[in-house]
Amino acid sequence: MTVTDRGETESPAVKVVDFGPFLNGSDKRGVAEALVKSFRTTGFVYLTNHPMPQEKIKAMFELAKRFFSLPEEIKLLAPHPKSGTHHRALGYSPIAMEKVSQHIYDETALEAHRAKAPDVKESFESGRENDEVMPNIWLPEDVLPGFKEACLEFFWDCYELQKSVLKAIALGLSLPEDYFLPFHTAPDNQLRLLHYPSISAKDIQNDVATRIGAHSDFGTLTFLFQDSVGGLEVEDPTDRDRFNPVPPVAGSVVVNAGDFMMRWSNDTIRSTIHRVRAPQTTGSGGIIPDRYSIPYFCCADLSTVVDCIPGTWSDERPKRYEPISVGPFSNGVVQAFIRSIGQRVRHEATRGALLE
Ligand SMILES: O=C(O)CCC(=O)C(=O)O
Ligand SMILES: [Fe+2]
Repeated sequence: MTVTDRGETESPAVKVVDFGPFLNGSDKRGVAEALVKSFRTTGFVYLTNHPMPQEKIKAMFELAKRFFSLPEEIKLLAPHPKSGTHHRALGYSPIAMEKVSQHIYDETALEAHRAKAPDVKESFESGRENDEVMPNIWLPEDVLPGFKEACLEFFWDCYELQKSVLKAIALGLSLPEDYFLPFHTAPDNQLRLLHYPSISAKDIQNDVATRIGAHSDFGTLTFLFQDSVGGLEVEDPTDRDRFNPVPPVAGSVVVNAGDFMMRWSNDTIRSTIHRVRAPQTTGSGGIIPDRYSIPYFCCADLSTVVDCIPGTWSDERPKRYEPISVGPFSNGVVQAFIRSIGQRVRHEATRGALLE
C-alpha cells in the first residue's frame, strides 16, 4: 500500500487518476491516456475530482442506510420479481437471495456453489423511470418519502459522469470524443444500493460466508461509490490466484470496465474479476462492520448493434468478435443464467464464453 501526495492510501494495483484536468480542459489528453492505460492493465481506476458532488454522495449513502434499516416486511413491499422477465435486477433483494458466480454452468456444480458460502448482502436496484419494458419497483412513497426522487436524481447525475468518462475513454483510444455517446442515449443503466451487514471476520476468512463472490460486471462501465469500511479486491492481472485490495480513497469513485466493453474493444480493455471480502487489515477475531456501497452499471442502449471499436483491430490484430446486438447480449448474459430454484444465482458475465 502506498500513500499518495494527497495523503490517501492507494492500492498499488489500481491507479488514482485526477479527473479535474479533463473536466477543466487543462490536460484532457493526459487524463484520457492515463485512464485508458489503467483500463488496459487492470481494468480498474480511482477517479478523483470527478463531477459528482460529495454532498449528494453522502446524502445517497444516508438514504440507503435508512432504507436498509427498515423492517424486512416493509422492504419487501418493493420485491425483486421472482420471474426472469426483468433483464436487470430491480426492487429489493433480501440477504442471501442472490449469489454471484462465475463460469459455473453445470446444475450440480451450481447447487454446490450455492450451498457453500452465501453472499451476505441485500440490495435495492432501480433504473430510469420512463422504462416501459422494465418499470421500476418502488416502496409506497409514504414509507420513505423522497427515496424515489433521490434515487432518480442520483441515477441521472451518474449518467452525466458516464458521459464525461466515455468522452475521456474515446480520446484515450484516439477516437472523436463523442464516439461512445450515441450508443448510450437511453440510458439502459442500473443504480444499485448495497448493504453488507456486519459479519464475523472468521466466517469470511474460512469461506463460510462471503460479501460478494468473485465476478466481473457485464456492461460498458461500472462506477462504484464505497464507504470507508473496505474489503473490495480485484484479481491481479498477472496472477489469477491473487487478489489486490481496492481500499477506499476519500472523494474518489472507482471505475471499472465490464465484459461488454472488453468485447467491444476487441479485448484491449480488461473486464477484471473482483469480489468483496473482509478488509485485509482485519484480524482473525472480531466482527467486520456493515459495509454500504453504491454501484452504477452503465450499459449500451439495448436497441443498438456494435462492432469492434475502430483502432482496436488491424491486420496484425484481427477482430475477435462479430458485430453484436446489445439487447440479446445483455439479456443472454443475465437471463440465461438466472435460476429461480432456491436462492437466485446470478452470473454477471460470460467472460469465458466470449473469449472462446
Ligand atoms: O460492493 C462492492 O464494493 C462491489 C459491488 C459489485 O462488485 C457489484 O455489485 O457488482
Ligand atoms: Fe461487480
